[in-house]
Amino acid sequence: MQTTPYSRPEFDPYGSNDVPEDTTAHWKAPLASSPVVGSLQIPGSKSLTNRELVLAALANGPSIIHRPLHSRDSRLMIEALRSLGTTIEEVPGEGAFGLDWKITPGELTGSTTIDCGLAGTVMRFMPPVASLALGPTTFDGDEGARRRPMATTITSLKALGVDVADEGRGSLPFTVHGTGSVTGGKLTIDASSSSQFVSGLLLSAARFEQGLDLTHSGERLPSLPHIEMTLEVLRKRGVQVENPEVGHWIVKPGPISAVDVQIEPDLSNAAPFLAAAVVTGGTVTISGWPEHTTQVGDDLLEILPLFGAQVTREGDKVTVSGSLDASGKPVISGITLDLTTGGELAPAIVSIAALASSPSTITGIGHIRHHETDRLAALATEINKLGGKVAELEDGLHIEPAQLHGGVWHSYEDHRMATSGAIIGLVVPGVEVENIATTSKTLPEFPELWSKLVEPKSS
Ligand SMILES: O=C(O)C1=C[C@@H](OP(=O)(O)O)[C@@H](O)[C@H](O)C1
Ligand SMILES: C=C(OP(=O)(O)O)C(=O)O
Repeated sequence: MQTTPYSRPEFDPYGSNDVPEDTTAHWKAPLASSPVVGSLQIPGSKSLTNRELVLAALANGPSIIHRPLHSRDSRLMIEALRSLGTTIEEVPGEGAFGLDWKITPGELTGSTTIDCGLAGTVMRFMPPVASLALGPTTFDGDEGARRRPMATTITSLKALGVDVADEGRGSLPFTVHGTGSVTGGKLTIDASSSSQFVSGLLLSAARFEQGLDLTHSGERLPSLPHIEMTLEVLRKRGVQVENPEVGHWIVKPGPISAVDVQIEPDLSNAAPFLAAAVVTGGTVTISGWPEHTTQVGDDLLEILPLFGAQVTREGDKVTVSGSLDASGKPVISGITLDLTTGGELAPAIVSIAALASSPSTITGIGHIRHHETDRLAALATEINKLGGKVAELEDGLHIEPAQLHGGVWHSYEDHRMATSGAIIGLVVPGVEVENIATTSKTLPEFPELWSKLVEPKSS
């Protein structure tokens, strides 16, 4: 097989939020002059790509990741693993969205610094890997990353006997003093503020001398499907994992097999495109939708009908059609939804709800205050600035119908805030999204894919 070294392009569209001036200028959200009708493919899943990168680096031989996500978050994960001693090369691929990757595990050396950017998967998955390295690894990230909770990762590693220097902050920056091995064993943690604390430990646990017997003890456990995803990718690589009851996981020590994997499309990133059908009364088809998946984006197929949309499936094609009234106007009903399992979907769901003709209440998402930004505050602020009526609840949002008007929509360095502004801008004239380039976190192609779908004739 031909391989080319993994190289940085001259201008790295995935590398940073510090993008050139013209790409951070406000982006005039395309207004749909008629119902949006189209079909598209979505690039690879962030959550699967970054899990598979970690596991491939910890595996017992080289392997290939087919159709990975090429974005800022996956680039940060690649750089993190490379700096610890993993070789990652680009190889020709069949995906519509770029090259595949060949990962060759190497001895994990520390004495490095890892830039987590704003990627939860990098900041929560990599410290346990760094604990297995021989030498210190310092973790830091964007300003916004320093506000994201890290205390559970830090205290977990300390409880497992790893020396972590965080000066009592419980957040980035901190240094993991790896000694080349982790004993492992029994551990109880509070993962109420992110499922990623659990996934991060489970991903490395087979390499701990005694494996890991992990229990969650806390008021809630969000994003369970993401933990299911972690269990599934571990099992596919021959790791023995048990989940005897909710909130209890056991990973046996042993090798992580080197297997070639293919990444599914990112179903959470499908949300804004499917929302385009719902809010304009159009029809959008996404191909490549997996038959079986642990991705919580699959729940969109049950959630969108609550707004009045129709969902059909034919083979790997999923089609969502919005409803129109007799005069051809989109009809959107408000919804009541507990979104504990799928907080990642909240920004798109709330944007649809803001355009509905009856009230909505979305709960179970208090923890999304700790995502890229405080998403409850950001969504309420931005929708209300456009004339909306959104009230923050302790663990969610209540949205009353309102006539929205145009204005600047702030993104808060949050990819899903940016795409939420685009959804509203489809039917509200004059919405301008600040920093659309922040979509590069998980979907650098967003503006292009969106224009192709919404303005097919002009693009
Ligand atoms: O493990 C993962 O890949 C993720 C888990 C979830 O995090 P939280 O549990 O913090 O919501 C999700 O929201 C995030 O986008 C990705
Ligand atoms: C919460 C998210 O990201 P992260 O992986 O950085 O936590 C997200 O993508 O919605």
